[in-house]
Order: sequence, then C-alpha cells, then structure tokens
Amino acid sequence: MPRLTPPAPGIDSAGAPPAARFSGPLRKRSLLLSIWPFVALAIVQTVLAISSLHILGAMRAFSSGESQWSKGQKDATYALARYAVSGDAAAYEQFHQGLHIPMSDMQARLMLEDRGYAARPQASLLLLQGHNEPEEINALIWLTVYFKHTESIGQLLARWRDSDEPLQELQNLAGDIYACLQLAPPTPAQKQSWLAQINSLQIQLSEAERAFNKVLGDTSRALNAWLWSINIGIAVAMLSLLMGHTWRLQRKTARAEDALDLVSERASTTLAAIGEAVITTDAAGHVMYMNRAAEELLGMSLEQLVTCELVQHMHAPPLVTDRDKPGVAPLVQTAISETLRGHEYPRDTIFRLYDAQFHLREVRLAFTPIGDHTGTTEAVWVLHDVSQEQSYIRELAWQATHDQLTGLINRYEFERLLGVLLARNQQSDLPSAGNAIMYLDLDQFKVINDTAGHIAGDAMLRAISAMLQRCLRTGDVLARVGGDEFAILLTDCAFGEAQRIAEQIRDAAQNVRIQWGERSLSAGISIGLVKLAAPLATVEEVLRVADMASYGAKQRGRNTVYAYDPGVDQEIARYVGEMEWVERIKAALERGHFCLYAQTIGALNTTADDIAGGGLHIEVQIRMRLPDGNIISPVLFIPAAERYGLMPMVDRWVVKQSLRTLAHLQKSGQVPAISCCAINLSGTSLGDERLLGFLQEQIALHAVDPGTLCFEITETAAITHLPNAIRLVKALKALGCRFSMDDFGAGVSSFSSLKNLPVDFLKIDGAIVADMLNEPAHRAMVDAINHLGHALGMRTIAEFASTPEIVETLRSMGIDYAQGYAVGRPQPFSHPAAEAFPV
Ligand SMILES: Nc1nc2c(ncn2[C@@H]2O[C@H](COP(=O)(O)OP(=O)(O)OP(=O)(O)O)[C@@H](O)[C@H]2O)c(=O)[nH]1
Repeated sequence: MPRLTPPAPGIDSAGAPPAARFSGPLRKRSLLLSIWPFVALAIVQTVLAISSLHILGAMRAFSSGESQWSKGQKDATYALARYAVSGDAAAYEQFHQGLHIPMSDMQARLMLEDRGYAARPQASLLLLQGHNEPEEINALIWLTVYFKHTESIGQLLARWRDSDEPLQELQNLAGDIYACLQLAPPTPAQKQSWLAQINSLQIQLSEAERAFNKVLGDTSRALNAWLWSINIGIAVAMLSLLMGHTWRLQRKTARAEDALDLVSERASTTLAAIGEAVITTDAAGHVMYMNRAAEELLGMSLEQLVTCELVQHMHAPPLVTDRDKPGVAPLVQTAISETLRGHEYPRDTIFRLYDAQFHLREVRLAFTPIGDHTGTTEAVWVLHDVSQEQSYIRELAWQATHDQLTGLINRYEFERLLGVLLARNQQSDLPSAGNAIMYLDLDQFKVINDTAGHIAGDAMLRAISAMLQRCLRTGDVLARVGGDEFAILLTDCAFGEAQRIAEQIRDAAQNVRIQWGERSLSAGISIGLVKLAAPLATVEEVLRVADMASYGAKQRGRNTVYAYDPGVDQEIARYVGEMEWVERIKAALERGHFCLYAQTIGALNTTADDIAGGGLHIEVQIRMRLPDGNIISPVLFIPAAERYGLMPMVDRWVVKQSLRTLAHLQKSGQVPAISCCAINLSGTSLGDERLLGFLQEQIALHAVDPGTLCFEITETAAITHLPNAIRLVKALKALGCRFSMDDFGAGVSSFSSLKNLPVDFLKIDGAIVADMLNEPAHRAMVDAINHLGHALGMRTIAEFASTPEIVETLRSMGIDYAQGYAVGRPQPFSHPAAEAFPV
C-alpha cells in the first residue's frame, strides 16, 4: 500500500503497532515461564499416580497371591489328614497339588530375596505355578525386590517367611506318613499322633497367615493414607499455585488495561486537541473513527459517518469550476479512493475538499496503513487544512507579481512573460502576425502630484490603467512597470495594427479626466512602440529599446507615439548609444576619469568688476578623460547621466573636487585669486533633500570661503523642485554663497520664478546670445532679460560670447558679464590628483 507521508509515531515501518512487534519465540518463552510450575506439578502428580497404581496393584497381587497360598495350604493340610486316616493315594496326590502352590511362592520369594531382579524369569514361572494372576506377577516381583527394605514390605516378607518352617514340616510329615503307610497299616494311636501333628502345623500356618494378612492390611491402609495425603498435598499446591498465578495474571491484566485505558485516553485527548483532522477507515474506506477537527472539516459527525464509506459522504464541488479542470488540485475523495487502490501521489500534493457549506478547503493528506501479516486492515488519514496558508501564499505570489495600486502585473512579471514570449518565438516556426511592445510614460505627471497631491496622482494612475485595459485586445498583457510608466505586450499583432492601438491609447489618454475638487486633471501620454523583431533577442534589449522609444516620444514633444521597427529605423540607435554612456560615466566615477575645467566669466563694466573684487570669476565645468587621453565634452554624457539618474553622483563629485581644488589654489596663494567660483547643480540634485547637508559639510571640510562660491541652477530644475530649491538657496545664501539662474530664456522663463528664488546672477541662455547679432528678436530677448534681472537686483551674464563683436554689443547693452570663447576658453582646473568617487 503506498504511503503519502511517513508512518505516524507508534507505527512501525510495517504498519504494525508496537505490541505486534513481539515475535513468536518471545511469546513462547513467556508462556513457558508462566506455566512451568503447573507442568512440574502435573508431572509429579502423574508419576505419583502411576507409582500409586503400581504399588496398589502390587499390594492387590500380594492379597490375591495370599488367598491362593491360603487355599493351597488348606487343601494340602486337609488332603494330608485324609491320607493319614484312609491311606488314599488320591488324597496324597491332592496333598502335593495343594502344597505345590505355597511352596512355589516360597521358592520364588527366596530366589528374589537372594538374587534380586536377576531372578525375575524363574521367579515369574514359580509365581505362576503358585496360581498368582499373570498380570500381577511383575508388580509382585517389583515390590518384593525394590521395597523389601522398607518397613512395611520388610514386615510383610517377614510374616511370609514365618510360614516357611511349618510348610517344610508339613511336607516332611507327609513324607513320613507315606513311608509308614508303605510299610504297614497305621495304628489308631499312630493316626491320632499324625492328626495331632497336622493340626498343630495347621494352627501355625493359620497364625502365620493371619499375621501376614494383618501386616498386608496395615500396609495397604498406610499406603492408601500416604497416597491420599500426597495427592491432596499436590492438589492443594496446584490450587494455591493456580490461585497465585491467576491473581498475578489478573493484576497484570488490570495493569495492562489501566495502561491501555491511559494510552487510549491520551490518544483520544490528543486527537481531539490537535488541529489536524484524523480519520481511521478500514481497508475498504469505511469510517471507524474521526476526531473533532475532522468533524469540523467535513461538517459531519462521527455518528453520521461511522461504518459509512468515507468518500461517498464527502461533499463534491458545487459547480464545475475552473479549478475542476485537469491540472488543478485533485479532490480528496479521488485521492482516498485511488490511494486505497494503490495509487501514489507526490508527497506535497495539495488536495481540495468542500465542507458542509460547500466552501473550498485545501488540505494536505497523509496516509498510514495499519496492517498485519494478512495485509492492510485499516488506514489512518490525516488531513491538514492548509487553506489559510495557501491563501497567504497566493496573496504573496499575487503581491510579488502585481502592482498594489492598479492591480496590474508588475515589471517583474511583465519581464517574465516577455521572456516566455521571446523564447517561444525563437523555438516556433509557426507563421505569426508578429508581436510588439509598448512603453507608456505619462507626461509631466509630476505636475499633477505636486499641484494636486499624491492621492490625485494615484487616482489618475488608476484611471489611466482602466483606460488602457479598455483599449486592449484579449490576450494582450498590460503592466505597470514604474511610477508613471506602463508597458503593453501585443501578441500576434501586426505592427500596423499595433501603431493603430498605440494612437488610439494616446487619444484616449487625453480624454481621461479626473475631477479633483474644482479642478479637472488630465495627463498626456508618450508612447514608445517597438516591433519585436531581429536583432532584438533578449528581454533586456527589448526593454531598453522600448524605454528609448518612449524617451524618443518625449523628445518629440510628448503626447506622441514613437514607433520603432528595428529592421527599418535607425534613429533609436542614438538613444541606445546613451546607454553606453551610462556605463562609461559609472566607470569614470569609479576610476577617477573625470576632470574639471574652468572658464572665465569676464566683467563688462567696472561695477561688475568691483563686485568681482578684482579677482577671477570662473565657472567650473566637468569633462571626461578617455583612456586614449581625449577629453570629452559634457554635452555628450550629461543627457545620459540625467536620464539614468546619475547626475546626483556627478554633481557631488564636481562639488567635492571643485572645493578641494579651490582650497588648494587659495592656500597656494594663486594670483589673481578666485573671487567667484560657479558650480552647476542639476535638477535631480536639487530634488535631493540631503544635498544641502552635503554642501555644508564639504564647505566646512575644505574651509573654503562660502562667499567665493556660486551655485548655478536651471530655471526648470528649480521650478520642478521648488520647495527644496528655495530651502537650499536660502540656507546657502545665509552662509554667504551666491546663486546663478542658468540658461534663462531657454525654457518657460517665468518671471514669477525669479521672484521666488532670490538669485544673484541671471545667465542668459547661450542659444539666444549666439545669434543675437543676426536675430533682432534674440537681441530683444537678451535686452529684456537684462532689464528684468537688473530690475530684480541681479547681475546678468551672457553665455556663448564667442566673438569680440558679440562681447562689445553685450557691453553696449549694459550686460554685466560675458562668458564664451571671446572672453576665455575653458582651461584645466585641477588639483594635482583627481579623485575617484564611490558609485
Ligand atoms: N501619485 C503617485 N505618484 C507617483 C507614484 N510613483 C511615482 N510617482 C511620481 O511620478 C512622477 C514621475 O515623474 P517623471 O516620469 O520622472 O516625470 P514626469 O513629471 O512624468 O515628466 P516626463 O516623464 O518627463 O513627462 C514622480 O514625481 C514620482 O514621484 C505613485 O505610485 N503614485
């Protein structure tokens, strides 16, 4: 019989309980030990009975021999008396016949007394002639030979011996009478004398016989009494033994019963107390016992089920559900019937059970057969309810693969499914319309979060998720793969159709509106659509390209679909190239391959020069040094660093290295001294709440005069992280640091942002400055920004002042500073040792 789990404790590997482990020889030994006194007594009793019978038989032989002897002797005496009176030869003959009996007995006895058991053959013959019963002769001989020295038999033989002499004399007298009668007829006096002698001998013999009989009677009685007492003694001993033994047995049985009761009590209490449902059935599955947990699990009592076939009374599933289809957990009923028929289930199988209310329970089933040499007789089933555990496992599995907010699958699960699809595509030759992946990123979602709060943002994410589900076809896979990012796997979908779906989604996203207080919130969506085709082979490649495609959509102005067919389009390669920069940036940080350059910011009027204090005003710029010695412009790697979250690390490296170099130059007494050193801070760094602490710590560490420091921030970055930016600017300005608003004029250029951020310098975006001589509009913008800055008490700096003409024009316009090739090219700004930065 197969076993679903190891046998329960107390059941050996053969399924037999401990008691059954007593082997045959052991049991026989214990039986012998308990009955040997009875056997010994019975043997003694038997030997005694046989001996008693033998002795009594011998005594009877003596008694019947004596009567033959007495008759023979009396016949002989009577015949001799007749012969003495009549001289009748027949009487003489009768005398001899009669006397022959006691004489034979006497000779036999004499031989036995003399030679013992060796004389048995001759003695037997003589005793036969003495008319003894043939069956009793052996007993007679046995008693005479072996008991002659006992008092009773010794006396008996002595009394027998007393008759020897009168018998001999009787024989001699008979001889004398015969001789006289041969010579002459007897005289009356002679006859009288003979009769008197015969009478005297008769008297002697009778007395000897009487004495013999008395001893025989006494001996028989004594023997009887002795045998009685021996037998009674043995009977009493046997009875006592039996009683003692029975008493001991009863005590043992009582103790065993008590122990059994205790075990049974303990077992039933334990079974009642444990949470596992325990059911005992016979080999055919009829219920014999079940504990309380089993009653609760099945929703039926033992009384209802006892002797019934268990499986017929278990509840079947209420409906045919998905779980009843092949491949789902088997029903407990099925498992029980099949296990009894010899089927084996894997150890960890989870079975289904429907309780009395038809609620699904999931159980683990353990089966232990109980049997003897004839095979399995009973079976114990232990049902461990794992419903709760399974539901936790399912819940955890769900959580591990799903996004809590939208209920969609998460990035991990999406990647797994994508992997499965890619593997299937590689193995299958079946024609397919193709597959595509969509990467969707909400546009300016942060604005919703920042202006309406995270709860509104969550509501928007849920609304977008619902919209996406409506737009998809059956079988498409939708996942939330990041904060405001979704991904869709379109299987068996021609690329044209995928593009149509993407456009439809983009369109639908515009119509997703959530009412938040009085505001109606909406979000655009940028979609990167990628055809799953060669050379894209791995999950990583596909996701990277899909991400790039959505980045491409953003770059094209957001709220667009960027479709990429790897077999046809090339542009995405640019974005893929960015990824390579990520690795290089990390390596450069780790190995110290970054270096600093400084570009002079020249004062265009004396007021500005006064503010600079006659010292150098510079902007520190980062470069990457390649292993071949080439110096790489930040334009090439900063976009990648920004997109892939590396800017905080890059910024920190720049700050650390700049302060270290500045401190070094200040200590070395360099002339002219640096009066203002501008360091760029990116948008992501501005959003980092720990940046302020880092800057304060570095300024203190390098003992740099905070008044020589100027931090450059862009308008967009400042607006995106406004609260943090205001806190940072205020705290550092309190130390004496200054701030520049970088690239002003390139983005939204909100005048109100300038009011919120009390910066010291306004840097006019180089793109406007560079062609201001040819573009009157740009010149007007430069002019306007200059006036605005001055109106707000700021100094203005024009970037990209690449020619002396531009510099002169800027000076004539009243711009305070100029920065560009016409003022000064970037020069290495270095400490003797560039530092590596832990990534
Ligand atoms: N409400 C809410 N916001 C989230 C959640 N997860 C991430 N975010 C926010 O989503 C925003 C994602 O912003 P980004 O994708 O970087 O930028 P964006 O504002 O969408 O701008 P672009 O993507 O460049 O158009 C961040 O502000 C996150 O704080 C979330 O579960 N709920």
